[in-house]
Amino acid sequence: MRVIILGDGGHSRVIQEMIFANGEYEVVAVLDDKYKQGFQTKGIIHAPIAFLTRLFNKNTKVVVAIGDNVIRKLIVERLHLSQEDYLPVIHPTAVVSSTAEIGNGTVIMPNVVINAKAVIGNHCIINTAAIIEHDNTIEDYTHISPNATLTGNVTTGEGVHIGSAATVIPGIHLGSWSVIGAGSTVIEHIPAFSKAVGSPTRIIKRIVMDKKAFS
Ligand SMILES: CC(=O)SCCNC(=O)CCNC(=O)[C@H](O)C(C)(C)COP(=O)(O)OP(=O)(O)OC[C@H]1O[C@@H](n2cnc3c(N)ncnc32)[C@H](O)[C@@H]1OP(=O)(O)O
Repeated sequence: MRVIILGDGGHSRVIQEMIFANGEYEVVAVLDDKYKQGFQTKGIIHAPIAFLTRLFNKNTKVVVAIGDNVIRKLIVERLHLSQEDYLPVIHPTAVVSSTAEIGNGTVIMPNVVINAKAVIGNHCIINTAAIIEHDNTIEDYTHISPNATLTGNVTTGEGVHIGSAATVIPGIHLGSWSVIGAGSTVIEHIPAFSKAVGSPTRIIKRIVMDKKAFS
């Protein structure tokens, strides 16, 4: 199966290495609008994202390998592909419960643990060594940063970003597009569009999103 990766920054390079190591898929193109025209390096096409329409066929899967949750969502919405066209990428060192569900286009980095009945949406990033405990529900476009711990029964809305090494105690809900600072401890529900930091967290800002898609 062919894979086309969208985005060619640091996050994308991690995903490219995961796919190469797996060996099951062939990366045929890495598309990024920083490229103004198409060229080939070691047999892989590098080109602007508009090249996707020429390169995509029924034997192709796509991964949007862009770390920014908002940009990842905007690109997915712009492409109008079926969700089945997006590849979930799971590193072999990740421990994923057989009763967990992983959405399309979601990436599960090395040493992640995802426990029983956790449900991870589409286009999420579960970054290196994060822990997603039992019965979590993580909505689309959420990013759980390296070493963060979500204890049992945590839920997130869409597009949440949890900073590195943050801890969320059981049963907490993090509202859509909220941001939790690195190293924070979340012991109360966080409203949507809020930025919260510290241990325990305090809300420091309301996040204003000017795009209709996020209202
Ligand atoms: C593989 C990878 O790299 S994945 C990427 C992982 N990324 C991360 O983990 C980054 C997480 N980001 C953070 O923690 C950032 O500090 C953010 C997003 C919270 C900063 O948000 P900003 O709106 O820019 O906050 P700003 O820097 O203006 O700070 C505002 C206040 O919050 C405090 N603050 C900011 N971050 C934190 C934090 N993590 N913990 C505690 N306090 C914090 C600041 O000290 C400041 O306090 P003050 O008003 O008393 O001076």
